[in-house]
Amino acid sequence: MNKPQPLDHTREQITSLDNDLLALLARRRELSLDVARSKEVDVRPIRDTIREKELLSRLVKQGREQGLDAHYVISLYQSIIEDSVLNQQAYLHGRANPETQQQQYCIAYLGARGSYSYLAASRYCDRRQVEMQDLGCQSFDEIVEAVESGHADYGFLPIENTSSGSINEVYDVLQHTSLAIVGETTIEVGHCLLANSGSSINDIKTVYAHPQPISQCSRYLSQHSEFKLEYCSSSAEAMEMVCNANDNSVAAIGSAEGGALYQLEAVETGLANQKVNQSRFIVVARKAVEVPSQLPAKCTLIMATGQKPGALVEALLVLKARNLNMSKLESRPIPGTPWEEMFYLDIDANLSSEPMQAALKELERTTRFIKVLGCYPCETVKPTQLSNSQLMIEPNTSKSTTAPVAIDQKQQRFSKQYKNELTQVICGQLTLGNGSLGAVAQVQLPIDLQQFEQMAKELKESGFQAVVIQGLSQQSDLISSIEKFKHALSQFNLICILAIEHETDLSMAIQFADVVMLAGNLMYNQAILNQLGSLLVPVILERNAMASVDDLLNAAEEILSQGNQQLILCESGVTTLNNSGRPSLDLAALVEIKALSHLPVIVNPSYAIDAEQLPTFAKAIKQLKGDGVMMNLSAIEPATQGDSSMLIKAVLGNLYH
Ligand SMILES: C=C(O[C@@H]1C=C(C(=O)O)C=C[C@H]1O)C(=O)O
Repeated sequence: MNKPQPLDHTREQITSLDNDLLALLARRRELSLDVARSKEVDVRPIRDTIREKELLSRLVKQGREQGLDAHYVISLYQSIIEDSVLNQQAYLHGRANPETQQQQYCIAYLGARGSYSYLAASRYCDRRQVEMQDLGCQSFDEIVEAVESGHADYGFLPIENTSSGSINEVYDVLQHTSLAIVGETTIEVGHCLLANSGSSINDIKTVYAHPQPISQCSRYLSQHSEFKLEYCSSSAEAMEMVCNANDNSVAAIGSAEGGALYQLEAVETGLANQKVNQSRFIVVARKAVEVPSQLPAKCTLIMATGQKPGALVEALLVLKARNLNMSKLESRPIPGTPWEEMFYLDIDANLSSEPMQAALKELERTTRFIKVLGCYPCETVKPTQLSNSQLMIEPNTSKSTTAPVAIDQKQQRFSKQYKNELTQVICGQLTLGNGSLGAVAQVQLPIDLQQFEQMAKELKESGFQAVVIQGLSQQSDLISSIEKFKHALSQFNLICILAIEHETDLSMAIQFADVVMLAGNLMYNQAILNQLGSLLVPVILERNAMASVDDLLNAAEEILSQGNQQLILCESGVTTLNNSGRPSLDLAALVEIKALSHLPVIVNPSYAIDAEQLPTFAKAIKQLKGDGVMMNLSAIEPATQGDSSMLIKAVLGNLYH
């Protein structure tokens, strides 16, 4: 083998190449701003996905000729294009709002230099080539107050995180402020354990952190029960504590970038439960902004509907009628009015567009309160993908290629066009659909008979009509146990539903259940769908956490086409960017399915929603025309410390009344 050239020499060459690459990237950025200038004159949309596809497929081809694989080239260019699109957006937005074109922005944010809010704010200013004057605050109220009083130009408020979900306090602050939302920005939140230089992970005894990072890193922290947790008002405060401690046994959770400002080093990285851990911030200012029509825009509004059944669904149908997409729906209690809530909606539309104006007028007539919090450029750049043929990748022929059932509404048995009246599934005391609501409890095996009997009694008294038994593979001596459980349920007139979570559960469920439930993880299993389609007992089909509404309806079609018309759909939450470990409850899907299909839909909020929020959601489910709820008792037990009866009463009370 030839002796390679000295390491230093090779590294020098790499360094020089990297310099060239950076200079080229900067040059590309400048050209992209030239493109934005011509788009401003021609009034063309910023995003041109056809151009992006052409560019990507050409680069993939050229890259391949030079030994670079397609995925590498695509992921590099997706980042480059994202940067280019966001820069163009920032440029045009600035041009449309000349009063925002300043040399310097004073920004109020949570914590101090180094906090995630600080990093988000600096990113925002960098993109606009504006100098940042930072005003660290102790609370969200203080941020809002700083902007309202004119001490700051903009306030940065974290609104949601992919691991820990929505930040309720921020929604509550928005209910009362006169400020407008003028922008959004999303940053990668890479949690690290930051310690003084010279510390190692084995030295750490005390960890300082803000409650949000603690909840986003719960899995890592549970593996380190030896750490004593100290709560701080911001990540920056946590870092400052460590920096001032002059002690090797203390650490803070924060970003490596932020830690560097305090001379802290990352002794451990990648602490977050979710691989992709991002936080979205909203930017608030005293004066609302205009979004040029070439930019993708988002409107955030808050509204309170009347207390009558179906009020929320009526409001959402106003959006549907105008083809307006709602990308987020949140509800928060209205202080002083128990069990009434304010809804927060993000709508993918420009406030000045005709459909949005018309929808607002109509909503003003039908709601008790409605206010636009702001219209701002949407900063999520969905990466352009290439199809297999564009990638020139041979399709994997060994994979089953069952084509999805084409959605031709009239031919689809699930659709309202196919069957005019709403389906009602009746099984003993349980009636679901066409105006009848039901409540189903989930019980997890293994469990002993006595405990099960006691639980069955309580469930009946609380108002449930059916029980799903889950974890069949967990119970020893299954056949005799199931017979006894079923007998116990029948004593209290409760319907026995058996959940199929593994293929091996199928025969047991078919043999013993009054109703069979197919867990979402098996929703794509054609063979099982076929078998359930030939049963004479009702079937509950749970949506897979990664499935679209079309996928769920296709699976439903598979069952119906085999003959079984006693089908109930179940929404238990989906995996989204906005959430982690926990799924997000997709109430928009409930509205969509109810609009498309005659089948009953029940909703299981227990995995996605905090226990104390369940009564509110029961009300929302009813308002959105859901046909019932399913509740996982073991998911709510810890939060209610064993006394879940009050909570169950509130949930079922809101469902039935
Ligand atoms: C630069 C342009 O604007 C956007 C950014 C692109 C890029 O960075 O290559 C490509 C297409 C557009 O979505 C353009 O239209 O050419």
